[in-house]
Amino acid sequence: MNQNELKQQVAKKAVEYVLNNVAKDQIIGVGTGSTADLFIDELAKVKSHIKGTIASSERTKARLESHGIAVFDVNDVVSVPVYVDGADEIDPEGNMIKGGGAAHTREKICASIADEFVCIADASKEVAILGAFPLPIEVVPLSREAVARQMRELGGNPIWRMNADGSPLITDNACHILDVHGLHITEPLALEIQLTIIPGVLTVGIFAQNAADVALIAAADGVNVVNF
Ligand SMILES: O=C(CO)[C@H](O)[C@H](O)COP(=O)(O)O
Repeated sequence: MNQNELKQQVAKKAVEYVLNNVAKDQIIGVGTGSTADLFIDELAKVKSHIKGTIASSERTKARLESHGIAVFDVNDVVSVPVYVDGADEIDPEGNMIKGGGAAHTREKICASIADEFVCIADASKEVAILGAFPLPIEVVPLSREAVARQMRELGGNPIWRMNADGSPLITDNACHILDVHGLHITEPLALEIQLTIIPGVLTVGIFAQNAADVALIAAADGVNVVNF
C-alpha cells in the first residue's frame, strides 16, 4: 500500500470517527494538508450529519465550500467537539510538529477551541522524538532575521521557506515561514513556550499545548486508534 492509499484509508476512518463520536448538527474543525484534503472529500459524502465546519486555511475553506459544506468564521464559534487534522510528526505522547503546509497558526487556533484533537496520519509520521522534520515557525516578516539568529543560538539551522518559483512563501496571515533544521525536541511543551515568546514569532509548529487526544494511524495492516 503506498502513502496515498494509507492517507485514503485514514481519511475514511476519520469520517467514521466523526459519525460515531459527534452528535448530529454540530460544527467540526478541519485541518490542512493532503490527508485533510482526503478527509474533506470523504466528509462531503456524509455532510448532512454536520451543521458545518471551521477551516484552518484558505485552501481548506475553498475545498469545503466546493463540496457545499458550510464554513463558519472562527470568531462566531465558541467550541467544536472535534478538530481533525494531519501532522508532520507525532511522538508517543501525542505531541506534534505541524506547519508543513504553512497553516499551523490557524490550525492551532482551531485546535485551541476543540474538545478533542483527532490526528490523522500514516505510520511514517510516528517518531520517538520530534525534530527530524524541520520545525516551521511563522514569523512577522520584519522579525525574520532576528528570530533566525535566536534559532542559530539554540543550535538550529533556520531556512526561509520559498515557493517553487523562488519567491518568499506568504502565509494566509501575510507572514513568512522559517523551517528550523537540526533540533532534537526532547521537551516539546517547554520549547513551544520558549519560542512562542520571541518577539515577531506568530506561531511555532510544535503542538504540545494543543497535542493530539486521539491519533488514527494508517499502516499496511489497517488503521490503529491511539488514545493519549
Ligand atoms: O500541518 C500541516 C499543514 O500546515 C499538515 O497537517 C501537515 O503538513 C501534514 O500534511 P500531509 O497530510 O499533507 O502529510
